Amino acid sequence: MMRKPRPFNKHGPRNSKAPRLKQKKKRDLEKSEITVLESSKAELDGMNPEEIQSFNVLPLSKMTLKGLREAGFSVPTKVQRQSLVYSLRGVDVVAAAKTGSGKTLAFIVPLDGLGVLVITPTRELAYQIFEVLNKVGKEHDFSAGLVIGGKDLKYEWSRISSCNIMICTPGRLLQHMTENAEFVTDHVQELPAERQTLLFSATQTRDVKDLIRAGCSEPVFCSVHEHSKTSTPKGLQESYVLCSPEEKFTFLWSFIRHHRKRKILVFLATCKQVLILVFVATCKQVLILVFVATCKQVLILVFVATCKQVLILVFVATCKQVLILVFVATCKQVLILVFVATCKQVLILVFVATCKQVLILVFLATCKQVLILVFVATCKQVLILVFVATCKQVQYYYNMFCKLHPGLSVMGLHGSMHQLRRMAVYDEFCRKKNAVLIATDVAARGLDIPAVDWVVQVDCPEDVTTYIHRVGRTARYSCSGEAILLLTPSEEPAMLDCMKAKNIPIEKIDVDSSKLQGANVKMEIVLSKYNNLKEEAVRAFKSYLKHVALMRNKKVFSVTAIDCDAFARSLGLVVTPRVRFIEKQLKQKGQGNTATPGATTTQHNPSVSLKPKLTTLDFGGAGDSDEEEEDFLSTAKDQTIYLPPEDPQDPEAAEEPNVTQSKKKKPITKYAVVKKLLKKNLQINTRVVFDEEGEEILDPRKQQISQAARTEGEEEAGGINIARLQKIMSEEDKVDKKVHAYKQKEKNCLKRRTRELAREAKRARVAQSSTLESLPVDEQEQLALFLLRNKN
Ligand SMILES: Nc1ncnc2c1ncn2[C@@H]1O[C@H](COP(=O)(O)OP(=O)(O)OP(=O)(O)O)[C@@H](O)[C@H]1O
Repeated sequence: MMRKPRPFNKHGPRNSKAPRLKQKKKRDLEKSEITVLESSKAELDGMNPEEIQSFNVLPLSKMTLKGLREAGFSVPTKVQRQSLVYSLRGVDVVAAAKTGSGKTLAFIVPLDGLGVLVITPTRELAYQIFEVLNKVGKEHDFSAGLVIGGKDLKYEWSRISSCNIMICTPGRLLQHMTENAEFVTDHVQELPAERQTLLFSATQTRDVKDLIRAGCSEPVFCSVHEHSKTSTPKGLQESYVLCSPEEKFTFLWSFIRHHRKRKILVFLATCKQVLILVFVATCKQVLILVFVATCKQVLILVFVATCKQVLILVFVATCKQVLILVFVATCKQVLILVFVATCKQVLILVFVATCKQVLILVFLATCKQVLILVFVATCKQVLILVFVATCKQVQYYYNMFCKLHPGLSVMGLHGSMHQLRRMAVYDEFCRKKNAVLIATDVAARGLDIPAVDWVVQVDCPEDVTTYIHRVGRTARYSCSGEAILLLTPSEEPAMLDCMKAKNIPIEKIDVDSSKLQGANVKMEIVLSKYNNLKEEAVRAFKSYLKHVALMRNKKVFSVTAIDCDAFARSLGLVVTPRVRFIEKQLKQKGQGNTATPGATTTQHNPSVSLKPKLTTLDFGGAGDSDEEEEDFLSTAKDQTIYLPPEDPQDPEAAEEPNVTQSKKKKPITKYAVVKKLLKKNLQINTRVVFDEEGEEILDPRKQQISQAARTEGEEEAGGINIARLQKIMSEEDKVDKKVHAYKQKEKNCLKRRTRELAREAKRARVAQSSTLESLPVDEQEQLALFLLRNKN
């Protein structure tokens, strides 16, 4: 929550007249400014958006203009120009513009603070908008609130109603609307008749349903890049690689290893007449230059070389008198320079080299008299954003990479993380210059991390819209960037068709498989050491299969096209975890087939190994529960799993034994027994003890939870309240002490009773024996003492 604090002095709120007068003066000034702005809004009618070259020409308040200036925004972008001329007039606007084109500012600038509700799809995006609002609107007196899940709900309760601007995610807003009695919801549940709605997206449709949902009335459409040839930003280079699921981890590992920061400089110079050479070379792939120059008097060389991939320069120059060399080289991937120069008198060298990945320089110079060297070499660091399909994959990939040490700092971001951790990871990644962030689609929409160089989509996006948002995390505003998509052979044709239809310029690239570095052995070693990581691997495996099975577009996604065994191995698992929902599907399919006489009852796909195997392990406890699997199937009512049509002609299919019809008796598992009992609705008896008055005697051991803890459990968790937790802890402590005392008492009682019994038994034995001599000496002594004591 952002609230401007009320002015205080040491006696409480300030009450002197001076500040009030100052405030009145400020309000009067504001009123007069609003009147001027209202009248100048009419000028917007005849304004040509393309002619707006500065925010200053727009009817904006001095405070907004100051905020924009200080945040470094002076010239509005296309979407800002086109939408502001309408939104500042109070008209509803529906705008579509490519990712990174400045839509956030386009809807923040017109916010007047009377009562604004900003709804965004993800928490990170809400947080980012809140930050931009704080920056641009810092001169204003509005109060703004960030209302997102994962924060303390009760803390927000009383404060939320006093906010002028509320930036929220839909879930949290709904939670306040239903649970918060102090939240005045009239204007949210029933939107005021006089309102303005702005709808901004990178993938806007003119779908009437969308507009109705957003509550737009007669909106103005600003489709900024409607006539653009592509749907993705200009500076973005897009490519895809054909890669089966089992090769994905290896690809990602090799990709990250390849982008480690490597700068190798070997430099050696000693110091003792005219050739002028100006050399300009540009090359897209590989530029190899071997340069040998000898000169007696003056040798001047100006050398400019740019290359996209590999630039190798071997340079040998000898000169007797003056050797001047200006060298500028930029290369995206590998720059290797071997430089040998000898000169008797003056050697001046200005050397500037920038390289994104690997820069190797071996430099040897000898000069007898003057040697001046200006040397600047930078090897650009990279920020890589990796998208995978599920939270569990993020978790596993992140932890595994941390153990494998790829040479780059790795981070993970997904929706199941605690909100504070999510924000910390996001902030840290924004600050880093050389890192990898593995994320789910929570990072796909709206996030503005300006320096992202690569977007790697390890798992195919759900649809083209998601693809556009994901790749839009790079090449933002005026920057350039690259995006790579991994497509499995079964996903490739249909996905490419969808992309073509949406004007996505994507090129296929081949990967030299000999250069891929596998990490399987290392992974297996790590998994054998860390059991929890193995469980994570199983969860990642299952969650990916579930994800693929749940995808709507069955032309693109096919779970049966996945080689489960190979995929499990690629994650470092020695045995393939059992995936019950696929088996179930195959079983159902098999049973269905039996009804059709003559039909082939087997389901076989050569690349599929979904049948239960002897080597298959059931990680039920460690992985997702069966219930979860059933839930997932039942909730996905419209999302049935696609099984390829059977081919009765397939000879292999005919030979394959039908697993589902196998007569082998299933082993009875504990799970099956419990399931059976639950079906019968059997209840286990409970023992209740009553005292003489008929009151139930409660067993203190079963009352081990304090009242405070009980009510806490019943309350909805809305973040962590340290004070409340401390109170609960102290009460719990008291209960624990009581229970301990009770147990101790019982223990002592038992000991005493055992001793008494032993003594009685001894006495009985003495009575039976005729003489005391028949007893051992120590027992004789004890008995004598006992008799003496009783006698007294
Ligand atoms: N007028 C401007 N001048 C300079 N930079 C700007 C301007 N407007 C926006 N930017 C910068 O452009 C970048 C992208 O802006 P923004 O996040 O608003 O894009 P977007 O269109 O909302 O992207 P997405 O569709 O991904 O959400 C930001 O870093 C922002 O600071």
